[in-house]
Amino acid sequence: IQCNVFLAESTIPNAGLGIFSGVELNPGDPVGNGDVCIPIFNVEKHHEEPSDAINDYVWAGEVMGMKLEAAPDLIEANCLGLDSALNCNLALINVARAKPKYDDAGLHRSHDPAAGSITPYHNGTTRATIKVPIGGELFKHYGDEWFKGRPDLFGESFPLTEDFASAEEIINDAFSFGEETARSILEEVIFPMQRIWGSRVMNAIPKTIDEASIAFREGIEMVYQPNATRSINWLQEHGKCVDHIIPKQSTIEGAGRGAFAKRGLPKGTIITGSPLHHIPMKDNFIPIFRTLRTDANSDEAPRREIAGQQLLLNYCFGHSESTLLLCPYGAGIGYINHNQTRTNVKVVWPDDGLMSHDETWLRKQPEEMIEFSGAHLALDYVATRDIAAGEELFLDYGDDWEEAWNGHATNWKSERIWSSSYASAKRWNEKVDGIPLRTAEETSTDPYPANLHVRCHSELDEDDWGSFEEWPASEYGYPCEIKERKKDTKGQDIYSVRLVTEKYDRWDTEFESPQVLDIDGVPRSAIRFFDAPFTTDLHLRGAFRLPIGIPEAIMPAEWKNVPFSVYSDP
Ligand SMILES: C[S@@+](CC[C@H](N)C(=O)[O-])C[C@H]1O[C@@H](n2cnc3c(N)ncnc32)[C@H](O)[C@@H]1O
Repeated sequence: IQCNVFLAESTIPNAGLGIFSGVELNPGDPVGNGDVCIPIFNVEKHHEEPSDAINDYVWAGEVMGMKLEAAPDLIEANCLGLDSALNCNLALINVARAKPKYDDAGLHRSHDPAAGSITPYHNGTTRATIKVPIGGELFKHYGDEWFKGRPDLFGESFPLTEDFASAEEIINDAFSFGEETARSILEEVIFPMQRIWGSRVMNAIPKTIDEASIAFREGIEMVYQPNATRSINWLQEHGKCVDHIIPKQSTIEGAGRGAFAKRGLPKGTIITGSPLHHIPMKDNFIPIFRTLRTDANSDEAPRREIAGQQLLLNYCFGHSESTLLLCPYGAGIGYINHNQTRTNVKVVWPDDGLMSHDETWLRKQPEEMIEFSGAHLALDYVATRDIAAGEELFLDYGDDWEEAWNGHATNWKSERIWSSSYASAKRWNEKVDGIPLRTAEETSTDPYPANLHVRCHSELDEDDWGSFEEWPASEYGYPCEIKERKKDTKGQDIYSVRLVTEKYDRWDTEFESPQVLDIDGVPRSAIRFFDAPFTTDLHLRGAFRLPIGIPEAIMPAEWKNVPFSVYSDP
């Protein structure tokens, strides 16, 4: 079969598994078929915990479009598809972050019991940024901090992003004097310097004339490409195809999206393999807290209440007699729904030696796992019968899940009487597209729904009011109030707004304190509705939360550390 994506041993020594392209890629080409991202709330709290296996695998929520879900609280984005399986080789970054799209999959809180139980952040697609040959390992940028934070592995002389850029500049400068001169500069000056002075930049410079010439002609990345490329034969023999799943709207009414077979999968096919992040004590991770307002004059520390459970729970495996949660990551995995009568996939512990699966962990108590980060366990997803191309894939999440879901769907009530008129910002923006906006004065008697707020886009310094762009600085705009509506010379509505600046991400130092700006002539396209923080379906108090059941047949006795059902209290 033609497989576009493989999971196999990384070309970076001791880096575990990596992702390889089975086809040649050009800049902009997609890799895989898009995956879900899960917002993680109460980020600060998690980092207080002794270990957080997921911490190294998350993006800042604001760069994945989640900033306003719970602003000003910090959010992280756990993109548990292909994105999480990519390694980072700073010399050869060839794919970009897989930013998800926002879509509620047609679920509405007034009539869908699953509202708020699936992630609206989906179809995050990894894309090539440079040419990648067949068999090339794919690398995303983790940021230099990731390397600096591990001095024992990556010392003072480990080259970082800028060092490869500087190295390329040095090579280009040398070659700007002609090939002959470049050769003498390299052989007489740079290579000897490299041997005595192991700085970050020196270590980023190629070590031979041939390599330097490749860096000059094709870019410094290409020096590192051969060592980061495996043959297709090798990948077919030693790797796993992880390109069998296409996500689409589920055939189960109201279940959101589902996973579909990209091609015919004979019984016994390993559809995908997935490393597992472990959360040994789920109650340390899963509750979402809200700080209660306290009397401003009181010395008491602010109290917290549990406001909900992390959505991640629904995408992880758990067991009613264990505090352990296992959260899988890999292409398409997050999309597989439950169906007991149409089950065609089962999970098993891998035994082909490929996955980083440590059998001894099946005999560890959850308490013993606390001190470890990284993924030490893995699952294989196996076809239990012949599956035709285009069929939806289903797991059996277990009897507990089936019972809990049926109970939820029967007893579930729409959250509030008014929820039938609820519209998310996405729906509302579609609805009011092209309709003149009300001014603040008009909304005092004819208000917009309370779950929405208006934001105006601006680059501020560039005077570019055209549209919202997909980057934190301009993707979210700034809160604004519409003061006046006028017509421009072409008869189009334009607005006078009062905009209040705010920090646009957690590292922003420009807008520590808000600035108020009055701006005229703002076009309609620069004004948009956003969901007010804590109002989307993900925050519904009654939203369904339950992990996928670890099948009894593979559940180790050692993991059963609670004598009673931890899920008995919905
Ligand atoms: C791992 S996710 C599966 C992908 C999910 N459907 C999505 O759109 O992202 C598990 C969640 O999907 C929904 N789900 C899965 N199977 C379902 C079913 N048979 N009926 C209703 N909802 C289901 C539930 O919200 C469940 O907690």
